[in-house]
Amino acid sequence: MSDDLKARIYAILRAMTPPDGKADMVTRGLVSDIFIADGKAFFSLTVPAEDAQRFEPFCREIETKVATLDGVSKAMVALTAEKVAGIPAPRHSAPQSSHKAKDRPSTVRRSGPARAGIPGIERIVAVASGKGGVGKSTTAVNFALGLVAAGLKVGLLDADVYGPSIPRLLGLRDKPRAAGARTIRPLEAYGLKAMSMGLMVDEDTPMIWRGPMVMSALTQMLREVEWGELDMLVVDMPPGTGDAQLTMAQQVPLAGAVIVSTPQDLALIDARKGLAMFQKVDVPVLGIVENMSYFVAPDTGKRYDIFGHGGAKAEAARLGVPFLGEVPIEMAIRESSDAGRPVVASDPEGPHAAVYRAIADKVLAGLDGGAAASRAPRIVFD
Ligand SMILES: Nc1ncnc2c1ncn2[C@@H]1O[C@H](COP(=O)(O)OP(=O)(O)OP(=O)(O)O)[C@@H](O)[C@H]1O
Repeated sequence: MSDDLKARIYAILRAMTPPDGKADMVTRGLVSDIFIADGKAFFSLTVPAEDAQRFEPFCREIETKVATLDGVSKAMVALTAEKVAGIPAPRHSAPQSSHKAKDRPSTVRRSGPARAGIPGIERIVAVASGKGGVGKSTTAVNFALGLVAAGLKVGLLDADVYGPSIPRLLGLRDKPRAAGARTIRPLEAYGLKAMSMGLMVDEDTPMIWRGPMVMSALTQMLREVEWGELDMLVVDMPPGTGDAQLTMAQQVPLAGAVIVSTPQDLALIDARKGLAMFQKVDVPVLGIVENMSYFVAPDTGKRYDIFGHGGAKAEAARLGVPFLGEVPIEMAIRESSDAGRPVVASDPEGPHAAVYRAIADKVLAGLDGGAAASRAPRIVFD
């Protein structure tokens, strides 16, 4: 059934002349896999970056035509820009003075066109891990809330289609609602705007189908969610370093990536792979967070390094990337997450919130200082 539908969609695309007057998009191999779920068809078209605007009306025309097919209630076509090897995506680079959470001026949101390629969004930062279960989503949520505490306007995009957990972590139960004809309003919690691919994917969608839709749905989420003006969009990436992650790292205009690891050796090996992946696609690694780093006994306050803590710090030093901080393994972190009340929001004055805020501040400092430092020698007056 869906194969037949896909064939009919390809036929429509074959019959349409693209705005550059060249051969049709299917023949040129510029159409992604077509994903059909719940009567909605998603796919993306790859076009040269400089032609993207010209192709927008063409995409809308395709959507209208595809939506007339029996069995399709809606079509969503995303444009992805073809990157020329050796030319990195535009990167945010404005140097700023050092950050201090409390005295951050409200003018921190810089005006002017977004340099990260999504109108209104200043920077996109990925939170990634080499393997699952290391606390990536917990870190992403609390890091994003740390940025909110620093006075930034922040969005959180859950790109983990295999195990979306942001709705649970933020206690979000509603489905997002349409804003305009083609846009969706993000959900909001604790001052964060949030959107999850999990909210868009039918729960019955077989896992095997989810991979191909990642790219087109992700582009859609970036462009068709009404994020408004954001200083930063945090993307909770799917765990791992496979093709899906690589493609995402390549296609989303990332200002940088934060890698989450646990102290165990195995996780560190995986973290190293994550690091290599971002370096391969020329995305700066903003640093490593060591999660579940140590345990503090509630009765005695004594610290135990149950997993042989410190591995991530040493590894970060060896690899020459910043070490962003260590988060203890802590019941309060687990329980507050599982109850949809992340610790930075539910206990803002507590010690764990302070750890996440410090991580957020380090990332901001790295983004602002790092890009400047790589461009020109810095002259420091003491
Ligand atoms: N520092 C911590 N202390 C205690 N529990 C934690 C901590 N960090 C994460 N957890 C718990 O570990 C579990 C896994 O965390 P989380 O879902 O954030 O991991 P993940 O890496 O995103 O996993 P997945 O790969 O499944 O998406 C959750 O139950 C979470 O509450």
